Amino acid sequence: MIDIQQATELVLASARSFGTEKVPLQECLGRILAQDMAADRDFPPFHRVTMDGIAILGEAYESGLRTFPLQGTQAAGAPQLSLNDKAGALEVMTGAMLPAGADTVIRYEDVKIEHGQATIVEGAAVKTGQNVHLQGTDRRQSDIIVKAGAPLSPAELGVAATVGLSHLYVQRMPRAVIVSTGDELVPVSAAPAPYQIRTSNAYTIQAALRQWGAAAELLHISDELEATRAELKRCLQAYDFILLSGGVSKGKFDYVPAALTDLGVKKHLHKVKQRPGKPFWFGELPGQCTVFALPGNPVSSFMCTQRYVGPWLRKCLGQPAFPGAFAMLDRDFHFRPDLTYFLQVRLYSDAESGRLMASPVEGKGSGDLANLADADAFLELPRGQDTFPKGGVYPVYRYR
Ligand SMILES: Nc1nc2c(c(=O)[nH]1)N[C@H]1C(S)=C(S)[C@@H](COP(=O)(O)OP(=O)(O)OC[C@H]3O[C@@H](n4cnc5c(N)ncnc54)[C@H](O)[C@@H]3O)O[C@H]1N2
Ligand code: MOO
Ligand SMILES: [Mg+2]
Repeated sequence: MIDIQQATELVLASARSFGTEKVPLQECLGRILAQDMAADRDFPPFHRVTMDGIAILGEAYESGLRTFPLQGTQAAGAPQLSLNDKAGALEVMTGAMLPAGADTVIRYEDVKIEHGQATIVEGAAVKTGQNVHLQGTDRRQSDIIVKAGAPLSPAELGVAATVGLSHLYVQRMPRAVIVSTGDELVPVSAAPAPYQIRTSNAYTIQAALRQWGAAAELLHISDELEATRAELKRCLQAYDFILLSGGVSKGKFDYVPAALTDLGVKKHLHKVKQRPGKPFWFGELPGQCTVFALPGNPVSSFMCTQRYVGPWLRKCLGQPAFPGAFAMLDRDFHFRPDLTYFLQVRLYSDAESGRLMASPVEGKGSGDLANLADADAFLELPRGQDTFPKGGVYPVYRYR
């Protein structure tokens, strides 16, 4: 049996790019940019007035002038006016072009306007150049503002809009199918017989993928070798990756590894020194399809999704597989077996230190899916020790 470091290496080694696609701006949130975004003009594109008021020539004020005849109004969205009289002023609005011949803006609060003249009020401080956002001072035309590889947040989408990009090239998401297995499972809308349960893993895993921006279809396969083989054969052709849940352990009807092997899927690993999720199986049909066969217990399949599928997907998209999130245990914890333990925790930030703290919410084992709703994350406690003292800092995988 291999440890989680070896398992991680094997999983990440099969990460590959799925190309790029052009997507409307409004659908790009959370996607990974696959092009550079350059400034099509200077930022700002003209000397921009930043206060409603009057525009003058600073020199006139410096020479002692305090009253300026008003010669017109420069609105935002109107072509540039000129201040022809060096001793005059134009009214100007925030967002307007600074009139040619003016260099200084005085806010309405600092002037009194009467009979077509603006007089600067006693005590108002005026500095030449004030209240003007000079052309090109933020960025210059053709500067790269956002580089390829950036995850798209609201900030980058605003930049795309301002440089006129209505569509963006982003990394294509791999096509995924989530396959649940097991004759005990019935659809969500069904009333289960006493010996049945409703399928839940498919929805948990689908939602986790959605949090990472990937859509997935759902499929159910019964516990029969022939059916498992036939359905998986089709999936291997139709999807970039398959997430199976269940059927990977030692049961008489756990057909998943055998069916995958029959179909030529190369096994990279089966069983990892971890709890939960020990029977995790991973392989690929090289260059064609990656297969995560996750243990059926709900906490196991969800934990493996967080710890292996998420990092693999991020690496496929050119992102760091592990974003480097850590949390601090807020009490002593003990775990004896020589396995990496993924402890369910509730997270909070300590108001004094600002640290992210983790409070254990253990639950009743890997079948206890209700406990997932009480926790926020898994804390990765390493093998090779059985006491984890309060104050220890460990990697954390959070799903909320
Ligand atoms: N003899 C042994 N038995 C088991 C071992 C072992 O090492 N030796 N490992 C145990 C561990 S650990 C796990 S985890 C499970 C993994 O089992 P499988 O991957 O074969 O999954 P199933 O047998 O199909 O189901 C296990 C459990 O999970 C429930 N399940 C499955 N799919 C879903 C779903 N879509 N939604 C909700 N619940 C699901 C299923 O009903 C079972 O209760 O094996 C142990 N056994
Ligand atoms: O992987 Mo199993 O999760 O320990 O029940
Ligand atoms: Mg089983």
